[in-house]
Formats: sequence, structure tokens, C-alpha cells
Amino acid sequence: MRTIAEFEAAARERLDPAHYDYFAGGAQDEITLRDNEEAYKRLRLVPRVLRGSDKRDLSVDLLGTPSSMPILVAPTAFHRLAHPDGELVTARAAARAGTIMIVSMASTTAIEDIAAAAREVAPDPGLWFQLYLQPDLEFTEAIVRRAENAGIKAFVVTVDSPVLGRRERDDRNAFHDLPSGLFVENLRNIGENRSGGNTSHSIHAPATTLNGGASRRSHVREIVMSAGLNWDHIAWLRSKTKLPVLIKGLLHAEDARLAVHHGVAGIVVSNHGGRQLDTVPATIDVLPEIAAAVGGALPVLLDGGIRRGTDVVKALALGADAVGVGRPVVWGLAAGGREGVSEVLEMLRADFDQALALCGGRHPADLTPDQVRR
Ligand SMILES: Cc1cc2nc3c(=O)[nH]c(=O)nc-3n(C[C@H](O)[C@H](O)[C@H](O)COP(=O)(O)O)c2cc1C
Ligand SMILES: CC(C)CC(=O)C(=O)O
Repeated sequence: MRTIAEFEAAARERLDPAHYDYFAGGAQDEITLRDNEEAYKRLRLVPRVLRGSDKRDLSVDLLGTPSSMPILVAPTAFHRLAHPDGELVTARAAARAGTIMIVSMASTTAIEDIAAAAREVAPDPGLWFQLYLQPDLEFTEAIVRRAENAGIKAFVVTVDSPVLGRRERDDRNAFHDLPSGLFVENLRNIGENRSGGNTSHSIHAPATTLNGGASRRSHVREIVMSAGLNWDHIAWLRSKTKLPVLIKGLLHAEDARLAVHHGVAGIVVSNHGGRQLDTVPATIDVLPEIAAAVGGALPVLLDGGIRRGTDVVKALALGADAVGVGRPVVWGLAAGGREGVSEVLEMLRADFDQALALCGGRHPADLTPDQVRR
């Protein structure tokens, strides 16, 4: 396979149509979902020449976590819907690629098992952990401790989901529950026997379904999207961990300034792959103003719509330190398991390396805003 689109086609053939729709879909009219990719097609690259772009080095260091390339695995939920071994496979492939995997809190494999799988491949894998801060802060703190003990190196708090976006494909398919046997393993009650529990987890956990509401029989909690979150919760998390705390899902330059003010370690410019508020801008279109607001004070990551090496080049040139890929990894996983994820990551690496060379760069940091035109 030569492109991410070919991986998506192969994944679609293998997946249950409702699960394909869950992975592929976005909110409402999917305007932002499409625009994330379309926005890159509106931008043109202006290469520099005669700069000796041999001996390229794609590696970056992000808040103390080294990555072999500025292309990370964005957090996506429910990998066992795509492959029986789910996140174990994704983690091994990311570790083999030497890149950072941001593990979703809504993984269908426990963080301890994901970390162990990554360690089979690399002694010190770059695993970060995405958090939906739960209103039950004691419970949230317990998850934080679990992830720390598993050896993760940073927390990424998702802040674009005060309520869940309306995904009409899921409504049409009545896809609101994980199939029996699959659980959001990180939400099992701490100390609970992992083999216990037999009730499906509800995906569309409404904010009214509160802690422990999944079922009286099961001890797997529902994920709660809490609209009450504010900057104090970020301060709270920072007081509970020594690890870097990033926030994911901001699009407004003023929020980027506030992130700097509140001492977060880094930000991820993201619209959740067009799955939350529809009609928000493509992430690449707001990146320049956010990069300007941050002014280099902290690392800026971006995700949404990255499918080609040229997309990576454009994002780095416009101010991102690294990018995340969500669906491409899921397509690799569904189409070909560990080999599939590895192929997707290596395809993106090679594509980026070539585009970097053609732009006259040797290192991700060589790319500059004047190399991108609208
Ligand atoms: C199927 C799916 C599940 C996702 N689950 C999560 C999640 O659990 N936590 C989160 O912060 N973001 C989640 N995201 C958003 C991704 O982290 C990321 O922002 C988005 O997928 C990037 O866009 P891309 O898929 O075009 O690369 C999910 C995205 C998809 C497609
Ligand atoms: C558990 C879900 C809310 C995961 C998610 O963020 C998504 O599906 O976009």
C-alpha cells in the first residue's frame, strides 16, 4: 500500500461498518472533518535550494521524551474494535518506530499492559497518557498514579470535550456501546480484579450519568465529559504530578496565552479530528496565530488531517514542533495489525523525510513560515 487512503480502504473492508463509521466519522455535517484535510491542499510549499540537505535528522525532543520523528500517535479510543490485540499492537509498533504514543484514557487495554507491550520492543518507550479529567477527583488521581506507575512520561488533558460532540453516523448505526467483552480498562475501579465485570461500557456517557453509573454489576466506570472543568483543574493536576501536563484541543490564541500563563508544559492544537464542535476551523488554519501567541514559550503540537509528508512540513513550517496522527494509525491497525501500524508510521516518516529534503531542510526546525503560501 502506498498511501493512507489505501490503508483506509483496506481497513474499511475488514471493519464492521458501524465501527468503521465510529473511527472515520465526525460531528454533525462533518464540515471540520473534511476541512482538516482540505486546508492542507490550499497551501503551497516554497522550497529553498542549495542548502546541503543531506545527512538529515528527523528526531526531536518533546518535554524530555525523545522521538525519532516529529510525527506522534494521537490518542484514539477503542483499538480492540480495530484489531483483537488492540492497543498492545499499536504500542509495539510505536515503540519500534521510536515515536511517542499518546495512549487514550479510553483504551480497551489497561495502561499497565500497554506499557509492558511497548517495553518488549524498546527499553524506555515514549508513552504519554491522555486524560479526561473526571469530576471525581479522587478517582482521577488514582488513574494518574496508575499511569505514572506504568511509566508514562507526560499527561495530555483533553479540553475540547465539555460535552461529547454529536456524531450522527453513530446515532444512525445505534453505536453507543462497546461489544460485550470489551471495556475501558483504565476505568476499572482501582484494586478491582481485572477479570471481573461483564457489562458493556457506554460510549456516549452523558454528563448526567455520573460516577460508577455504568452498572451495578460492573466496576468499570463510564467516562464522564465534564462541562465544569476550568483552569483550576489544570492547576490541581499540576499539583498532583511532577510529569509535564499538556492540554489538547485548543483553537483560540487567547487560550494559548492562558496556557502559557497557567504554566502548562505544552499544547496540542486540535479540533478532535472534527468530532466535537462542527464548523470550527481546520487546525492548520489557526496554527500561525497560536504559534505567534505562544512565541516559543512552550512546545506546540498539532493534529487533524495529517495524511502526507507535505502536511507535516507545512505544520512544522507554520510553527508546530510535532504533529499527531489519529485515524491513519487506526487504519493501519485494522488493515494489518502491528505490520500495518508500522507501515503507516514508516510511510509517513519516509514521505516527510523526502518532503523535508525537497524543501532544503535537514532538521524539522529548519522549516520556516515563509516556505508556505496560501
Ligand atoms: C476514533 C477516534 C477516537 C478518538 N479518541 C480520542 C480520545 O480518546 N481522546 C482524545 O483526546 N482524542 C481522541 N480522538 C481525537 C484524536 O486524538 C485526534 O485529535 C484526531 O484523531 C486527529 O485527527 P486525524 O484523525 O485526522 O489525524 C479520537 C479520534 C478518533 C478518530
Ligand atoms: C470515549 C470517546 C469519547 C473517545 C473519543 O474521544 C472520541 O471518540 O472522539
